[in-house]
Amino acid sequence: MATSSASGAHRWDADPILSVEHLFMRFGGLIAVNDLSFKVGRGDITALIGPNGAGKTTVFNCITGFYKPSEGRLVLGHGRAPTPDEVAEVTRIGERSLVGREAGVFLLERMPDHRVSGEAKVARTFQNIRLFTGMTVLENLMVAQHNALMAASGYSLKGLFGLPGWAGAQRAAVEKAKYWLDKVSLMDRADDPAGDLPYGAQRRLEIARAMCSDPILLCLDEPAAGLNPRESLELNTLLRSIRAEHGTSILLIEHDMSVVMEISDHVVVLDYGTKISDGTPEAVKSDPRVIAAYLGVDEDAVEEVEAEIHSEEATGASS
Ligand SMILES: Nc1ncnc2c1ncn2[C@@H]1O[C@H](COP(=O)(O)OP(=O)(O)OP(=O)(O)O)[C@@H](O)[C@H]1O
Repeated sequence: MATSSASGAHRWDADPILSVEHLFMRFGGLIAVNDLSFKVGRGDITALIGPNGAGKTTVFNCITGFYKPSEGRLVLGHGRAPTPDEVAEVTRIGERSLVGREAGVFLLERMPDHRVSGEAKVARTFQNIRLFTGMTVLENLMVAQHNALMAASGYSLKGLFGLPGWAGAQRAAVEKAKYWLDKVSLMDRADDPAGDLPYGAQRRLEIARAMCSDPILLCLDEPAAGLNPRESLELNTLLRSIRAEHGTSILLIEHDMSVVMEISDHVVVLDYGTKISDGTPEAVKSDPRVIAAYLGVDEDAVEEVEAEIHSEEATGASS
């Protein structure tokens, strides 16, 4: 999928669904995220990568409301990217969000996790799978739609009496669950306990569960962890189809470079809580800072490689 607009700008700059602005997260004396800014393009697959302990999961926890950032702003835009004036207005009036007919602005750093998922429509999966293992596969997908069903019940006893609005909502929830079971090839396991599924299937079920809440931004924490090469390829296909068929923007943390390089439009690289690279997969792959961070090379070596690249570029340009 093309990631540049006609003007040549990257989509993540031209139409960000999420802007991370000067994010800091401190745990006592430890700075896990250090003045981090980046954008997630609407409709893009964006990868957040970096060595172990770089701060990736902490960033996810801030975006999804599990942590309240020490400092910084997390602006999510429904419909289109919010203008600076709109963001300033929500900030000024001290609200979490401002939703109009065409667009909505959400300041995620002000929102607890249930509002980030329910109102801002950001869903996530976890590094360590968190399914309800004793419930069936189908039940896991029904629980994910609890909010919609509660709303249809009018938060009353309508459900118990089988009144039409609630019955219709329940039918729709079952249909949606079946749709996602089919998408992740788990229809034949619908009535099995989720804990009985093989590991790769549990990962797919987690993604299906997240999609049942109709997110506009899907955050996946190491979706390919523990998958074999065939399952990794299937994951790539699934994520591409989620983006193509549902327009869902995807932000993923991933160590599996075959997944990152194959499906990402945009890659952001963290090291020690700081952004060291940000660009297309091709640009990031050849960035000496990224190579150094992954290989554990020191700053001097990075500068040497950078100097070498620049001199090669200069020679190429003059010849
Ligand atoms: N709740 C917490 N309390 C204290 N320190 C924390 C907490 N959460 C994370 N950290 C620390 O913050 C740093 C970043 O951790 P984080 O889990 O975000 O890294 P990561 O890039 O996701 O690593 P990995 O790839 O290994 O999952 C680490 O030094 C970690 O020990």
